[in-house]
Amino acid sequence: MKIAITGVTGSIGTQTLEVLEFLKNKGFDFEIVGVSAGSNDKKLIEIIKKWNPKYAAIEKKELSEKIENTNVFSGNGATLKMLKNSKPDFTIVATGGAAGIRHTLKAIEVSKRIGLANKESIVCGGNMLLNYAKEHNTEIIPVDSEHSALFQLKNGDDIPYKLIITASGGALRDVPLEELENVTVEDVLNHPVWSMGKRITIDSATMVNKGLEVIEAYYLFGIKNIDVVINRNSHIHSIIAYKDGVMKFHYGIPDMKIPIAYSITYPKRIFEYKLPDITLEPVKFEKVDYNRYPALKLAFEILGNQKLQITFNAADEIAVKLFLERKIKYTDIYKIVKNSVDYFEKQNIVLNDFEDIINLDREVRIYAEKIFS
Ligand SMILES: NC(=O)C1=CN([C@@H]2O[C@H](COP(=O)(O)OP(=O)(O)OC[C@H]3O[C@@H](n4cnc5c(N)ncnc54)[C@H](OP(=O)(O)O)[C@@H]3O)[C@@H](O)[C@H]2O)C=CC1
Ligand SMILES: CC(=O)[C@@H](O)[C@H](O)COP(=O)(O)O
Ligand SMILES: [Mn+2]
Repeated sequence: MKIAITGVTGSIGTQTLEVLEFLKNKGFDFEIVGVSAGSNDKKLIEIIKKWNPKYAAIEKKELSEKIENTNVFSGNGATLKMLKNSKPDFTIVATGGAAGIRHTLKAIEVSKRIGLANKESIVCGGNMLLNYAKEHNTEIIPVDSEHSALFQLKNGDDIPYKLIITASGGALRDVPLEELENVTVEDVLNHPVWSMGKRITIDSATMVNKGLEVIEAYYLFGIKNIDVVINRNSHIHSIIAYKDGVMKFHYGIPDMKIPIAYSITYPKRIFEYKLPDITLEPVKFEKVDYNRYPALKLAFEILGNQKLQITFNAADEIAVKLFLERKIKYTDIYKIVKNSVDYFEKQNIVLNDFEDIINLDREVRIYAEKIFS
């Protein structure tokens, strides 16, 4: 199997390499033909030296040293060139943010299967993107832990009545509401369960991530009857409920290597992991307090409206960037998202093709950047 990985230097990208290391020792036959990154050339060079891919790409800068035996593309669109040249059978799209949309589209064109971690592609692309995959006979296996769980729980003949997506509640889940406006970047990045990239970690605290995941589940599984509950230890990754009252839980130790591996080896399970001791880890759920997580309520309100989904994501990417730059408070993140959604709701925008999606994403970023300037 020829494998390509976008966003290889990030949290999902590096965990994918750990999974492949394990699968190689189990005799799984593959070759990494392509890798790409944004600007972390030091880490990319390390990865190229270890895995010798035929092609590599870095979007925002040149490599700081010459690499033998690997064709390296750099600059805007470098990942697209890497994917086109490496012709992978399987691509893990682990790019962060809406920048991953173009990568997913190219991966759909050149691969037989995609392990899709980049949830923004589905949130912004919606059915346009899923239909594009169908037209190219490209399989999309979700890597996002909740959607991997739902994918594994769902079997053809059973018609789910409701999808229940779980959430950890994020790093600020026990901070009194009145103290939220004074939390620091470090407080928000201190996730109680998962070790992830910065944006998704902040999105976990605001539950923008859960909002993105509700939208992702709606398109992936075609069901609007979705709920969210808090499972603090993130051992239940999602639930499918049926009309007869039966609920199927997906239980496992929270580690992204598991859904990553499953997307590569599906329908086989080759990856191995320690079995949880279920007598030690209770199964408990709590209702979501929408006063604490207004962004999740907003996501349910815009569910299915592709223009506002693109806006919700792009405004959040800008708000998170400004928060990380310490230019706004934590509580301003939701204000920027809400303001942008309210503004673009009034704009007459038609989404006919993927360029329209990318143009709207850009327009929202420009608008969102100015709200607190
Ligand atoms: N981390 C996790 O546990 C989970 C992540 N996901 C999803 O997976 C995706 C990746 O998340 P995560 O790994 O946490 O993110 P990280 O921030 O850790 O990594 C992002 C990766 O994307 C690359 N990148 C960023 N911008 C660009 C760009 N414009 N062009 C090309 N490459 C770019 C980065 O390169 P560089 O390092 O060079 O900047 C890096 O390799 C996201 O969509 C996230 O929602 C979903 C579920 C869980
Ligand atoms: C690991 C994963 O899939 C993340 O999307 C995770 O769900 C984030 O944590 P929250 O559940 O708190 O959003
Ligand atoms: Mn998730």
